[in-house]
Amino acid sequence: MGEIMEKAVRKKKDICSYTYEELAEEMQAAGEKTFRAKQIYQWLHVKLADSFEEMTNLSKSLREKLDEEYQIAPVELVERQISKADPTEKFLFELEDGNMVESVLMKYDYGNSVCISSQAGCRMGCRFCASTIGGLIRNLKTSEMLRQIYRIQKITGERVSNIVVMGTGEPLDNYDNFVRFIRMVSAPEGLNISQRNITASTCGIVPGILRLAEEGFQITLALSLHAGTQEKRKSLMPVANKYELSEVLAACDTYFEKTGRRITFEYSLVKDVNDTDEDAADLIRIAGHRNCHINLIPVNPVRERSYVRPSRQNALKFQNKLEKNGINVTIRRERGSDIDGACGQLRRRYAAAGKEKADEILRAD
Ligand SMILES: C[S@@+](CC[C@H](N)C(=O)[O-])C[C@H]1O[C@@H](n2cnc3c(N)ncnc32)[C@H](O)[C@@H]1O
Ligand code: SF4
Repeated sequence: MGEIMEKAVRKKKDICSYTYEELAEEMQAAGEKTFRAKQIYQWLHVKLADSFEEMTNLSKSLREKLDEEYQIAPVELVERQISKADPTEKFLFELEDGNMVESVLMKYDYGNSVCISSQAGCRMGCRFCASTIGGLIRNLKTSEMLRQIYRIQKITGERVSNIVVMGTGEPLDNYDNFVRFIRMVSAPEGLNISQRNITASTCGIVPGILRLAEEGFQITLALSLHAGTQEKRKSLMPVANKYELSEVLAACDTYFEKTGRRITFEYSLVKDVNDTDEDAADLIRIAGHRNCHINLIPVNPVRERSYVRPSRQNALKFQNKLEKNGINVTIRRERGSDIDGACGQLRRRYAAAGKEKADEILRAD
């Protein structure tokens, strides 16, 4: 094979997924001075460079060498929707292979929070979730998780202080890349986001929760509970066929014991499915004696599914029942209702219709 062909075929290394120590080793192996690794890491993870060209304190020849060897994972903006209802923005990004992922920026009094995706698609099959309709396409690389935040900071000029891993995908089904992401985004030489300001949500993969409990993190774990009995949970979430509710709750208890971090239970309220008095009683049995917080999320309608949210009045009634039993509970405030749709919907539209058609649909909306 000729040299030109070889270059074209050779896959470039994913430089944004390297920790600072790994990058330092790479640079040392390439015969570069140690401080170069520091400079490059800063460009990538603090100054949020999108190209080596921008790294103006490196020599032109080093920049060219880096460009030949490495790639800064492409996370290209395809669509930005700005809510008129509240300070929320939704972003659709295209990855190197044409896959699309969604991220959301929510501005609060206490700071800016970004919700990121951890996979392209999801294989968990929860009945009310748009993210799983096309199945799992692939895991996101650590760089692709990080760069959703970096791109949003750069596009909006806003500093991000909080992260929720609650977009498309199951983070514990992409364990290694997810854990690396947590380490890197909270590292002092990177964005340095406090782990206490990071929440990761899981559908309840027991071995993943137990492993995460041993990582020494201070992140909040949110469990997508959605039902107070094993039977009902199974009807909403196929993952419950694999892990019994009692096992999942025991794993959450272990997470709390090891980390001291109170668990959040997420409960998507679906009219006539899990919002009855009996459902509230089941939930009280689980949460009444635990140090936890319950987040009630009136279900977002998904085009392909027929689930309906309860009326505001019924949601409040459900909340009151829990509160009367001393449970710490909130109804999640809806953000970006005019742009949002259910999580994964925007990406679905593009996947189903192709870019041009999706543009039409969005305009028509
Ligand atoms: C999209 S998931 C991603 C994180 C993880 N895979 C999980 O299930 O927890 C984040 C949260 O959104 C919830 N969710 C998914 N589809 C929803 C919908 N249509 N309406 C309300 N919440 C939904 C999930 O149940 C979960 O609690
Ligand atoms: S709710 Fe979470 S685990 Fe379930 S299908 Fe959606 S993204 Fe996957």
